[in-house]
Amino acid sequence: MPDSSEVDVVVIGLGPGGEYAASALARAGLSVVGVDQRLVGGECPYFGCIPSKMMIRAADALGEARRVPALAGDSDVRPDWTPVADRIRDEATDDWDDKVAVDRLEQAGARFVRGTGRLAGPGRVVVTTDSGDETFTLRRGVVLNTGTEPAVPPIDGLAGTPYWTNRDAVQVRELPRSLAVLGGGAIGCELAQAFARFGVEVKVIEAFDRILGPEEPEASEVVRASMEADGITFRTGVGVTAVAYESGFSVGLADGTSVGAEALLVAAGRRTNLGDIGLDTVGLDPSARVIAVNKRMRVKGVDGVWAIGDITGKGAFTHMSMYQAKIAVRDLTGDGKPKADYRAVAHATFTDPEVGAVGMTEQQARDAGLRVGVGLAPLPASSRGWIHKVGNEGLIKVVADLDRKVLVGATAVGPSGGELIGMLVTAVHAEVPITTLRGMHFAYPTFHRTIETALDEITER
Ligand SMILES: Cc1cc2nc3c(=O)[nH]c(=O)nc-3n(C[C@H](O)[C@H](O)[C@H](O)COP(=O)(O)OP(=O)(O)OC[C@H]3O[C@@H](n4cnc5c(N)ncnc54)[C@H](O)[C@@H]3O)c2cc1C
Ligand SMILES: NC(=O)c1ccc[n+]([C@@H]2O[C@H](COP(=O)([O-])OP(=O)(O)OC[C@H]3O[C@@H](n4cnc5c(N)ncnc54)[C@H](O)[C@@H]3O)[C@@H](O)[C@H]2O)c1
Repeated sequence: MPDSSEVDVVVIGLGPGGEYAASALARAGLSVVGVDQRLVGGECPYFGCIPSKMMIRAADALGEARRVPALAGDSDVRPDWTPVADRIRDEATDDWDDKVAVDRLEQAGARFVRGTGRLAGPGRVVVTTDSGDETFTLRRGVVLNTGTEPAVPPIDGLAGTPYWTNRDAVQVRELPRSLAVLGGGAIGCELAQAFARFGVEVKVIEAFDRILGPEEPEASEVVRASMEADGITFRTGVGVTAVAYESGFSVGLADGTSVGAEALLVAAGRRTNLGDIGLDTVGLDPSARVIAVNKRMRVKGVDGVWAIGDITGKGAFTHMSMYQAKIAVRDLTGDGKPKADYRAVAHATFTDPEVGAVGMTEQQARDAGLRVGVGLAPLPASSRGWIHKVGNEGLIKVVADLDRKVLVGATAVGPSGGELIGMLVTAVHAEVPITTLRGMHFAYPTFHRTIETALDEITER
């Protein structure tokens, strides 16, 4: 075997963006090596978005069935986790086997190496595999897409206990009677509600004073109320001091109380995989939590290195990883245009009600020094909300820059909130004047008609 192979590009880490980039670059005729130490496709298809949304789809069906008595007679709901566990195994993850993804990558013309990649100085990558190290010299460069691991806080007694992270939660076959969830962010809330709707007694512990901290406070409030209606209890604004495990978990809180449960899910944020990928060999800080990139996804301060996905700190979402991957591919094969634009980043949190959001929150707009206007409209007060009745919780909130007379952010909470946000993403992205938005037609009786009410309510604050 030669001392090193020369290739155009190595992609280290094949999350959603890395997988896309490796395939697209190979299809464009470049010689490409894609490297992953685990599964091709990364967190999203095997442990993240897809299995969690299959759980949520099933849980939502139960939630909706329980609403039948308020609208249409009787319903007798007897949850069974088996179809969910089977679906995740058979349809989503092939029992956590990535053969299909590896084949797809190779058919695109890339070479796949299962191993741990690291930078080894400018223009060089070393991959450690089961059969030894392989070195690549790069004609064009390297794309980093190493993503994240679940962050496990250094809580006294936690290490060594059989706690779950998201990676365990999506593989569960037998549900516990009770579950404590450490962290009321997107992962904690989505999974908490899914398990609760299957009959698990769920208790969420959140250090911040409200759940879904990055969302608008109004969104946190509506989602919390709905989750409480599912029987979930919350301890917010209180730190965790210790965890003990015997036949079950006991989570000690800073106010002297404790929470007991059969199982414990740690959903306390993510840690980026940057510490051991040789950043120092190209003059970058290996202790950095995120990697700084320019608008073409080139890593700042170094030639021939691109970075995409969660490690860039621009939003830990699959669609961000894919968006950035397309830019990196354009830069490696063309002129890199259009460049990255983060004014209208959108996301959806798949609780019931769903939270769709785009751009700035009210607080972020204020922090940016804008003259802020806010319009708020509750969904239940709309015709569609009133007709919908049970399960109609939600609201539309729009955040305006009153000087430029455009929206800079918006939140839609409600049935299909992640879909409702769509037209507001266009409004923020394209900077559509508020007068133009107010002059649109809004079909009656739809949920999106509440956007018109929110626009009419915009006042300075
Ligand atoms: C439970 C859960 C639910 C989620 N739901 C959603 C959702 O609904 N919508 C959404 O948009 N996002 C969601 N996310 C976030 C989403 O999964 C991530 O943003 C997405 O996977 C993009 O990550 P990434 O491209 O940065 O890489 P990742 O998906 O994290 O993949 C990184 C890959 O790099 C590999 N790797 C790391 N280091 C090395 C190395 N040195 N050498 C070789 N390989 C390496 C890893 O094995 C991994 O395969 C969810 C996440 C979780 C955990
Ligand atoms: N639908 C989606 O798009 C979706 C779904 C899930 C995850 N994600 C992505 O994954 C990322 C990670 O999600 P996450 O929920 O793990 O992280 P997060 O950072 O959003 O939430 C973690 C929460 O845990 C709390 N926390 C941290 N340490 C704690 C402690 N010791 N005790 C109690 N609470 C503690 C934090 O205050 C925070 O609210 C999200 O930011 C999001 O970008 C997206």
